[in-house]
Amino acid sequence: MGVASAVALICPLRCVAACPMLPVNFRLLLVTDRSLVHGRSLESALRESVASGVQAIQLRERDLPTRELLSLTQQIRAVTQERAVPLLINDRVDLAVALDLGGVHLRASSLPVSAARRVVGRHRLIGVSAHSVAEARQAGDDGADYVILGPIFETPSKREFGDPLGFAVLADACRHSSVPVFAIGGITRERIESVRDAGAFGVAMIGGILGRADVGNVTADMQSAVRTAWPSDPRDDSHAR
Ligand SMILES: Cc1ncc(COP(=O)(O)OP(=O)(O)O)c(N)n1
Ligand SMILES: Cc1nc(C(=O)O)sc1CCOP(=O)(O)O
Ligand SMILES: [Mg+2]
Repeated sequence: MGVASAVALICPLRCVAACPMLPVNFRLLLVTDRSLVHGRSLESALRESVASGVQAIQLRERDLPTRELLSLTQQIRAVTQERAVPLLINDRVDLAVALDLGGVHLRASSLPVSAARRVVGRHRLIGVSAHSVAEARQAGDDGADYVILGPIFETPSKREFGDPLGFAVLADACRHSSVPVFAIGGITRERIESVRDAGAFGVAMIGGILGRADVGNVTADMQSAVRTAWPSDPRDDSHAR
């Protein structure tokens, strides 16, 4: 069997022989915060979001002890598996492997990309949080698959970090990054086209979906706005590896 055929077995998408990695195949990434979900479980809210077309989920429940996080992740994985929605977990490289998740999202205090890669392998995604052009660029150089840059707009949980980055920094980061850049922080439906215009590959959000009572409807609405802003298949994007 030739190298290209062997690689095709690993990656059924459009990778060439030198690139046996999964491409980033989503543009709308829902990041979780169960404290925002009122009157029901996170699992039920995510079930609704998945049914309404959310493209990927990053589980970010940083206050949970390991056993509780394990159990919650198993529940959420059952939901995402039904629709083959990629599930990533914030920081926990160990749980990404133990539960065979789609990937891990690294914070500033997480393992560096190179160490995380040795653990999760090439068939799981590694995302990195970046808060400047330099960090976004570095993450790609280090071998991350995508970057989440923020906060682009004002958002309550990040006030302590000062002024949001804004469009100019987002555009600069997108120009200099070798990997897809997702905009985070204060993303709303109305802001999606403007971050697309700045060069973002996609958007990541918490409150825009989970802060709403009608999680299903708002997911469908965001999904439609994202598809309008980026009509192309993310796997065809030159950034998508
Ligand atoms: C300047 C700056 N530093 C840190 C953060 C937040 O860190 P991050 O690693 O992104 O972690 P979470 O966003 O998951 O809390 C920031 N926004 N800005
Ligand atoms: C988790 C997170 N990280 C950010 C960063 O800048 O790194 S901003 C953010 C919060 C995003 O929430 P919302 O969509 O409700 O504004
Ligand atoms: Mg962050």
